[in-house]
Amino acid sequence: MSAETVTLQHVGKTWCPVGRPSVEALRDFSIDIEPGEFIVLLGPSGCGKSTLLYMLAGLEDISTGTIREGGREITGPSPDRGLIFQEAALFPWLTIAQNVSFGLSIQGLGSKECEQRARELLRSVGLGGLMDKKPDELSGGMRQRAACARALAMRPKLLMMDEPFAALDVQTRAKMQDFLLQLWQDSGASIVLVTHSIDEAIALADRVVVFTARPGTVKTIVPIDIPRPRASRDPRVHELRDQFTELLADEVDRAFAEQEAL
Ligand SMILES: Nc1ncnc2c1ncn2[C@@H]1O[C@H](COP(=O)(O)OP(=O)(O)OP(=O)(O)O)[C@@H](O)[C@H]1O
Repeated sequence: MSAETVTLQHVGKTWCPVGRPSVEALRDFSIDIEPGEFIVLLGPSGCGKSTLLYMLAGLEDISTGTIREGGREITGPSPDRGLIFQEAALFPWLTIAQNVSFGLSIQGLGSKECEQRARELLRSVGLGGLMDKKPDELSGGMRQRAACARALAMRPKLLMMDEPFAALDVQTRAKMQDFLLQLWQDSGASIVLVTHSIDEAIALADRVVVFTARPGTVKTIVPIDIPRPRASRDPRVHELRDQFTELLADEVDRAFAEQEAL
């Protein structure tokens, strides 16, 4: 299944929690995500990055604007769109093979086919020898790989990842980034990944979308056309690091000032 263009036009979101003041999280957010593109969302805390992912996933209504995938409006969740969180959301009482095959069985695949596809995927993420372990028997990095396998089992056209490696140590994080790039290249899916790490954004992205402070909108979009793997000592990487640090500094100050005023 090949990825399709996802078009966000003038998207806005205001949260209206019962009994509490409403919060405008996003305003007038527009971007085209091209098929097979790797987009990274970078911005200060609270600027609406996770909110945007939930709406792309079809898990939350948008307040204004439209989101379309291949021309069709997104109005709810779909197996074409997978979401991975910071902590791998696996069922603790199932083995990782059962976790991966669970989603497939809901889609109506026979149990033999589910099991076979789950095992193939787990082998492809380097967990071939651990299929019958429960999630709490695995390390954080292994759990995240299992979560990737579970999301990929559905063959999504768009994979969304909300700070997927934030809880991992630096070395495991670097390995997971390499692993993700390989999976992305093999799958042909588009990826939208949220991170607070400038280095992670530079290592992974085709384009980095820098958000303003809340209400979040596109401050700027920076294409990165350095071939991967991108060495941290590459002068172009240094330049980008300085550019992103500068772009974010004002927005982080604004976000802090606003939070203090609350
Ligand atoms: N379910 C909700 N109900 C009410 N307000 C919400 C809800 N979810 C998020 N918000 C508010 O929307 C704003 C944006 O939140 P969001 O989590 O999308 O930001 P973020 O950029 O992902 O933040 P962080 O980088 O800290 O994870 C925040 O002010 C937050 O308090």
